[in-house]
Amino acid sequence: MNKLEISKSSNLKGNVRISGSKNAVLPIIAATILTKEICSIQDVPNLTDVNNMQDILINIGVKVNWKKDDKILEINALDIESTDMTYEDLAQKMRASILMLGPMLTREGHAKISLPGGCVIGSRPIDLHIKGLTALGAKINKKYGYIEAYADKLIGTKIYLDFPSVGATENIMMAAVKAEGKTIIENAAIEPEIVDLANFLLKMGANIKGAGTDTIVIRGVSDLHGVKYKIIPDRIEAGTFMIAAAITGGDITIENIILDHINPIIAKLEECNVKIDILDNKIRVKSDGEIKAADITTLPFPGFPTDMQAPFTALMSIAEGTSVIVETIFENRFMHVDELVKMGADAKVEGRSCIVVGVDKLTGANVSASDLRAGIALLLAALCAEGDTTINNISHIERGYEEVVEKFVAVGANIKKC
Ligand SMILES: CC(=O)N[C@H]1[C@@H](OP(=O)(O)OP(=O)(O)OC[C@H]2O[C@@H](n3ccc(=O)[nH]c3=O)[C@H](O)[C@@H]2O)O[C@H](CO)[C@@H](O)[C@@H]1O
Ligand SMILES: C=C(OP(=O)(O)O)C(=O)O
Repeated sequence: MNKLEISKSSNLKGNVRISGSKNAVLPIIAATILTKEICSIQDVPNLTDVNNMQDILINIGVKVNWKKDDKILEINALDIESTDMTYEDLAQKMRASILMLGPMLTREGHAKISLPGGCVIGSRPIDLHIKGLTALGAKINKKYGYIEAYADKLIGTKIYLDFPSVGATENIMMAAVKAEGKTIIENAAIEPEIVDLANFLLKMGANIKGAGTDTIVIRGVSDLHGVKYKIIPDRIEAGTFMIAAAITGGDITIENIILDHINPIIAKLEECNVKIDILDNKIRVKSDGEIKAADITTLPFPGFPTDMQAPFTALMSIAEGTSVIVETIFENRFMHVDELVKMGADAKVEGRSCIVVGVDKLTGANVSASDLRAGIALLLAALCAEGDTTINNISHIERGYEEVVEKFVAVGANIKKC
């Protein structure tokens, strides 16, 4: 059961509720080990990445109770039995495993973790994580495919990030919350998931100012306590359903969104002739199927998100005109393009750019998901392609989309897992 079969599905219609954000929940799960008290996280999406993160916690002796029907994850990190997180299979499956490093170092003064995997979209070094934690006083060795970090004591300092890395900002924040004195992160990432992590830590009793700006100031506190916290909605899943409406000439109302988080996607889709009505905490996305080509350049927030680049490329493949897609965040994030070409797209990658000449129609083919967003881009393309498409390796998609088949079926897609 690692394939999807999809046949042409015009005019998707109906309502879809967006799940809690994958990229927000993963660092927050890591942060729960900063307290010995129980944390209850709400609106937790049922994803393989969350499952893998749960397994990491269970392996180190943390008690986890995931009430999937209620979307609640209760974590009790009263006891940590091991600081060794070198299970290659888990770390290889997801990038976010590296986010255990900062909190484990804070909690136990030692952490050993396999080098992280995740989507194959570039080399994805972790030098900025290491630089930040080292500046706080950790001694870090990288060998035999794992990282080992020690710190008798973490001491606040000023850390300038050469690039506003989301993961490095999160790891440093989680290491600084109980460090002695003041930590300043300059050129910090400002993504909504950073703000969500900061809000979670603030509720636990941390002292953090400036999250959501490029300078975050953290004053170490001696103790953090258990909290109940609700995860923000997944802005990338929301963007995906916006494109589903656009690419099928459909009319989908997308519920549970935070408008500020999806503004860059709204602005771009409006440029492409997609009609968007903004309601309270929902939007209605309509298209008559006449999509105009537009260029995008992926950038850190509030620029166009790199995680929406592949889905947007799928949309551009049936747009009227030519679009230039520039990927500035990850150097190898065009693996979906060859697969879209198999489906009849006219697209060519040149370095960090992809030139897409819109075609009248795509045709179904046997294709393969190389990573999470490449996979969902193929799903979107398959919805508007003539005939039938089979997508292989859909475990990538399941890392980041909750109940993907059920949600698409609910708005009228002809899609099944097999
Ligand atoms: C689990 C999670 O939240 N994943 C998201 C997170 O990934 P992730 O946190 O891995 O992304 P980063 O923001 O760290 O990476 C951005 C860029 O910085 C580079 N870099 C990063 C760290 C480092 O130490 N050195 C370095 O050079 C990366 O190779 C990449 O080119 O943000 C990305 C950018 O919005 C998203 O695409 C991912 O969906
Ligand atoms: C790249 C992504 O995930 P990860 O960082 O977990 O590989 C993504 O969500 O698109």
